[in-house]
Amino acid sequence: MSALAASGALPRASLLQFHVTEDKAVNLKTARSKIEESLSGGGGGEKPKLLVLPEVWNSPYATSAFTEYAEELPSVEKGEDMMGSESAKMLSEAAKEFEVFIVGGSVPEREGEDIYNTCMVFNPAGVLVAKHRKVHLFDIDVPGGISFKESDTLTAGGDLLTTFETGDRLFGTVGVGICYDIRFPEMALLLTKERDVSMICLPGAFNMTTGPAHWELLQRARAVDCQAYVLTASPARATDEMLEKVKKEGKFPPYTAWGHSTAVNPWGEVIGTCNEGEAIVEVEIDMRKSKEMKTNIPTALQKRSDLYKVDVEA
Ligand SMILES: NC(=O)CC(=O)C(=O)O
Repeated sequence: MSALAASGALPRASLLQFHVTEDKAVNLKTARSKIEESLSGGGGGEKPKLLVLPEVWNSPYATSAFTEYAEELPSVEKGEDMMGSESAKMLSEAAKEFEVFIVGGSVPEREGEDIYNTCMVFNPAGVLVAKHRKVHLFDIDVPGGISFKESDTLTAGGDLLTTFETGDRLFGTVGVGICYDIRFPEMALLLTKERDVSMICLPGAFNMTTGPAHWELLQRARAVDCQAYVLTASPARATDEMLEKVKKEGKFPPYTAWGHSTAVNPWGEVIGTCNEGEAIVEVEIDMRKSKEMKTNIPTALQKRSDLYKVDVEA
């Protein structure tokens, strides 16, 4: 029995929100130091057992940057070969050193001619246990608000359901999505139906148009739909000074992230959140709450599959 289980304490998870710059080396350093900071404890309490990093943390969030910053990433099947990826290496080493699950945000991934927006998950032994390529690309045009077209340089992932196991003493089965994926309830419902997830982690980077309107709403909606915890981590919003610098250099179009990394419980309550600046949001997770919801409000059993279906191709 682990010390955690013996103490009866609930496992904790942390959302890491930090600034992303145009300098990959700086981003790697920042991510590593935030991982360390989130585990430094201080209060003598239990350390988090799972960390979530933001969407696209090693590169500017700009379609024109993705190709330049992309790395070849390891595959779950090939095991420990990190393919020379600095980002994978840093995440794997940190997961092993601190004995923590790391949902590694996302980074641009190169495979042949294709670039994906990819989340890697490492277990406490530093082993890559899941890899999710953003399935729904962020192609939107909101007049007077925001236009963005990930498909200009990205290819959509083809594997809908990504999950990894943490065990019943921690967070059970955890699902993974990336940002825009959260807008597709069918994907979240299938994570529940096919994999019975207790938690879904979604690195994301909403913006100043959709963030205030939809970010928290979607997280609470998916948490209630799936009767599971929903955890998101965003980059910190660039300061005016940082935005000025990006504009002046003119290399990539600036993107203003909404921030507000958030955790929602299966009842739909926000249990941890922050504003737009750098932050570490630490929350307690009680996966029995997911089971309770599924028992007390058994929507999964009550679906009228004779009238409609949420289905996935084998
Ligand atoms: N950045 C995204 O993928 C999604 C987003 O900002 C939105 O859906 O809004």
